[in-house]
Amino acid sequence: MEALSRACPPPPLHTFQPSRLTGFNRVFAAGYTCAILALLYHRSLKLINSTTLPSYFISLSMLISDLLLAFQWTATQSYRMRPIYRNEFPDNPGKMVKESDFPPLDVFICTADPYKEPPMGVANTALSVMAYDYPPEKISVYVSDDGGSQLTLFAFMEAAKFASHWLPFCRKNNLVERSPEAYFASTNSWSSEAEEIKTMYDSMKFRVENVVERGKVGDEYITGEEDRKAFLKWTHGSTRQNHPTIIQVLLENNKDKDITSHLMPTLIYVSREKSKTSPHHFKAGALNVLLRVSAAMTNAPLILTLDCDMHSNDPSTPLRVLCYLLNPHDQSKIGYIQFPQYFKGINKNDTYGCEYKRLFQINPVGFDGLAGPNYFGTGCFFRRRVFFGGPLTLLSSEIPELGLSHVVNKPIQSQPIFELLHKLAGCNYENHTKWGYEVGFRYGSLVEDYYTGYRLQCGGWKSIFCNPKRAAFLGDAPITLVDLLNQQKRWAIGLLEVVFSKFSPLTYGIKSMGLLMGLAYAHNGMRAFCSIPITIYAFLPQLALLNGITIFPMVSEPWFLLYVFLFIGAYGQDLLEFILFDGTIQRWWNDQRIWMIRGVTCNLFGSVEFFLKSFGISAQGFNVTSKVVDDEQSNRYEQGVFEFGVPSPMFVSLTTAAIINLVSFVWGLFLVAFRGRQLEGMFLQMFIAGFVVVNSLPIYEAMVLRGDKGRMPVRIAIISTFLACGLVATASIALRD
Ligand SMILES: O=c1ccn([C@@H]2O[C@H](COP(=O)(O)OP(=O)(O)O[C@H]3O[C@H](CO)[C@@H](O)[C@H](O)[C@H]3O)[C@@H](O)[C@H]2O)c(=O)[nH]1
Ligand SMILES: [Mn+2]
Repeated sequence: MEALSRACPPPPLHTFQPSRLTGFNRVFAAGYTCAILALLYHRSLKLINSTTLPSYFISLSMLISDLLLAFQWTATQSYRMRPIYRNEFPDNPGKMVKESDFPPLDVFICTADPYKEPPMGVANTALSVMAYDYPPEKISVYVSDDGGSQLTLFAFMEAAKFASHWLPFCRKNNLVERSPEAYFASTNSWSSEAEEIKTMYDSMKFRVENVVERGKVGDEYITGEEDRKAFLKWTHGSTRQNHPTIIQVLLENNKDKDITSHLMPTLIYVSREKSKTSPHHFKAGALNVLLRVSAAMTNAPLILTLDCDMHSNDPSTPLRVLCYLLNPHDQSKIGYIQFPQYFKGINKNDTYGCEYKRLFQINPVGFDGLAGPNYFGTGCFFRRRVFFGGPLTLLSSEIPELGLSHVVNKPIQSQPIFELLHKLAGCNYENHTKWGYEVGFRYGSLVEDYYTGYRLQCGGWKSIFCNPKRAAFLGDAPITLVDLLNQQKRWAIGLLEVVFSKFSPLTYGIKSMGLLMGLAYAHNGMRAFCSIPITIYAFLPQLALLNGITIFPMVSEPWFLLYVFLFIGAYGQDLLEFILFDGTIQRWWNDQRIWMIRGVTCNLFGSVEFFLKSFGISAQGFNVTSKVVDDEQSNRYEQGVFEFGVPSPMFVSLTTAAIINLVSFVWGLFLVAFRGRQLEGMFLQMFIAGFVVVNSLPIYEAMVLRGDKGRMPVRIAIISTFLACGLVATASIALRD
């Protein structure tokens, strides 16, 4: 036996190689650290030597800013210490294990609002995973509808019927695009068979969109008696926040067959019970209901979580996962496999930096060489086991049906299962249990994904970042500025909730996972704090310039070179990484601009809201990002034009900063040209103001040159102008010696 295995080693499943930049990164980090220390020394000297109150205030603000930036920079280094790239061999699991022995897979898809998340899109996501190159009878798709909407259920009834044609069609033609919408958009030369399927798809889409538009499912659309009964579960008093559990089995894998008599995946619609008096914990709550409901119905050892807009873009994805988790019951510590979030429909230069290249592509590669990436909320395959304690400590489940070894042997449509499911999806089930705290997806943060992944890793689980050439999933990114800022504000609040909890990455994180992992999580969690230095840098040097106060060294001083090195070093390394990850210079430019924009908008507002919330003054919920846009907006987006349009308070601080920078830059030029002032001492302040002005060109344009609906609302422009005047006046009093 031994001789045999020596003669024929098992085929490789995966490999990895360290990044070639590692050595450079480490040397550069050492050099840059010295420069930062020198800067802090210089700033402290200034502070100690300041003689007047205004100069003391300025020096202190600059020191605080630079300390925060230095912290963020230091924390980022953890990603650069050991980045690795992985490679999988998806053909090999099938050579080692029979298909019939592949582990079953439960897929969880969350949706929350039929108007912001069109049901047709959700159905496409489900169809794309049902059509995976994986034994269909091993796949079960659970759709969680937090919108509790008949419209979504209707879309899924239609999708279930369409699936019986779509799945064999994909298989027969070996399609790569298995979301029907993506497939029909990607080609226009069809066989007659494809033509037929397209007609079927279009008519389904018409019915679903028509129903959504009318806001109700008309009688003429309800075909079977079963379906009619399902809609009767919506009683008169049902609202989104208050309704009973509705669970509808739309396809059942050992019963339903497609038109070629193949088995089909299971498809189940779940709308958990909601009541105004019990907290529902947003998406984490929804996922925990799916964890329990699926345990009672199929209990697959592998789980894939998907947002409603993230369709599969590669049918071989589960096979890649098997390269790491061929036997999900084994003792390894690998808890989850995270795929990057890639987005469809981002414009050429990614105006709003929605690609999040650093967050979803660059940093995870760095995490991966340590203990693995954090969880991104979607495109992640988990071992069910991770939700029930650390690798060495299995927590017992409160009822046997939720146990990992529980084998489902009753038909899933039977009465006892039905009763159990209603109990498991009920809004009081979690009272006095460990759900959300030690079991399942974790509660307590608006970014349940970051927090859950973090707690799992603190508990000892490792993870893998899997980034194949062809994106495994494609999702929607926000394509208007205000949508992006609102999304990021939610993230900022959610991250701060973790940073200021007793599980803070800086304390608990470092203790449980070591310095580098703790810092990596802290970097991610504390990025809203960049709003402090960014806001200070956006106003203070400019107001000082207007008052003739210099706060940086002169060009001829040696300290000047230090500032130049720090700026070019950080920006240069950032640009290099961005380009190495297939970025373009224009995209990088937009990305650095949005970093500054976020600093004076969502991260600033998010931090303030977080502190208000901590004092119990206000509380924000999970505001779902819209996945629909009107044609005009999307036209402007395609052309790379900034979309303001709505009077968001976040635009006020942004516009005020843009105005102040312009005024101070022009004032500086004026001083040099007409008052004979030396540029030497003002150079760095002029540079910063000029840099912001160049970045703000779209804002000025939106204020004065544009007439379309996406321009800066006049009200915002006026308020900002007044504010800017107020600031200049205050500064001229406060900064006077
Ligand atoms: O009460 C809720 C709120 C949201 N969702 C779902 O959560 C998903 C993400 O919501 P979205 O509005 O798209 O948020 P994004 O900010 O775009 O999502 C990112 O950030 C979220 C955390 O803030 C993570 O949950 C997501 O996975 C991650 O992609 C969607 O499928 C929603 O349907 C629910 O199921 N219930
Ligand atoms: Mn989203």
